[in-house]
Amino acid sequence: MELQAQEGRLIAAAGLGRVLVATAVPVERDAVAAGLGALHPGPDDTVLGAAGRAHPPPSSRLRSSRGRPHRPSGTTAHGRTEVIAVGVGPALAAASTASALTAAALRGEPYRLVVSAGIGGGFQPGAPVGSLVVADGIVAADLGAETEDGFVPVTELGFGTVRHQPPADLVRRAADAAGARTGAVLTVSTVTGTAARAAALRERHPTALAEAMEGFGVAEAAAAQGVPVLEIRAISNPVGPRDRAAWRIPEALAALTEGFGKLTPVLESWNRHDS
Ligand SMILES: O=C(O)c1cccc(C(=O)CC[C@H]2O[C@@H](n3cnc4c(=O)[nH]cnc43)[C@H](O)[C@@H]2O)c1
Repeated sequence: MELQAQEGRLIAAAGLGRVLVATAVPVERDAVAAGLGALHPGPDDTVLGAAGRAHPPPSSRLRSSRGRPHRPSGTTAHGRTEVIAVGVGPALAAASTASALTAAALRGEPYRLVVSAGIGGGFQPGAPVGSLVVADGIVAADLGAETEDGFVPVTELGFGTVRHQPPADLVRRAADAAGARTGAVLTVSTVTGTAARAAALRERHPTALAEAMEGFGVAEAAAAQGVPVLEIRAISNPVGPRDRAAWRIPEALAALTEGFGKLTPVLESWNRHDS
């Protein structure tokens, strides 16, 4: 086992390790996998567990009955990239991503990059429906306290962090490859449903282009294991007054597929020591 782990560390150090893409739900996972499949057709395009699970098994089941660490159900593998659905919301996304990273490290096949991906709301006019956004900052936008004077982030209360920074060179290369815009992507536990909240978020985060519900959780799990993180969102709806009928989910999923077809060579060839 130690030899396997050592080999894994050497592979990761050489920039040859694997990439983990974490989506919230199976339809997003499948949209990403379709983009990867176009790139890596053939026998590598494997479903490694029972498809359709919204999240990996709990960490108590990181090992299979034969004692070997296993991949989460529903993981799909294409070349050196694997895609899993980690569940909706930052807490489940963090827990599921942490389990997947730990299981991979125990197998001696650590991931060297984690990507949070899926659909998201776009702040207008910067991120129109159907466009792609690559996060240059992954920000926990509602982690803090409401006070008489407004929202106070948890960092100002003396705790934790509210922002993760993807590697700048990777952000630029990924955005160039996919034709994406770059800006902050906010992670929220409550989908914005009013113009007032959209305006408040914009005021607190002037560079924000998108909001979604998992990026910060995925980033916390990656940071805990020293793995770089990226977030990519395909815009399905404007951030603002709630109008579920106006969500263009199929268009956003198609943009996700097309985007991953173009940017995966960048993800797979990027080496953190290049920057
Ligand atoms: O319609 C609803 O009330 C509703 C409430 C919670 C979640 C949903 C989803 O369909 C979320 C799926 C997934 O999509 C991301 N997403 C998409 N648009 C937004 C948005 O405007 N704000 C935040 N998240 C968004 C999110 O990452 C979810 O995982 C529907």
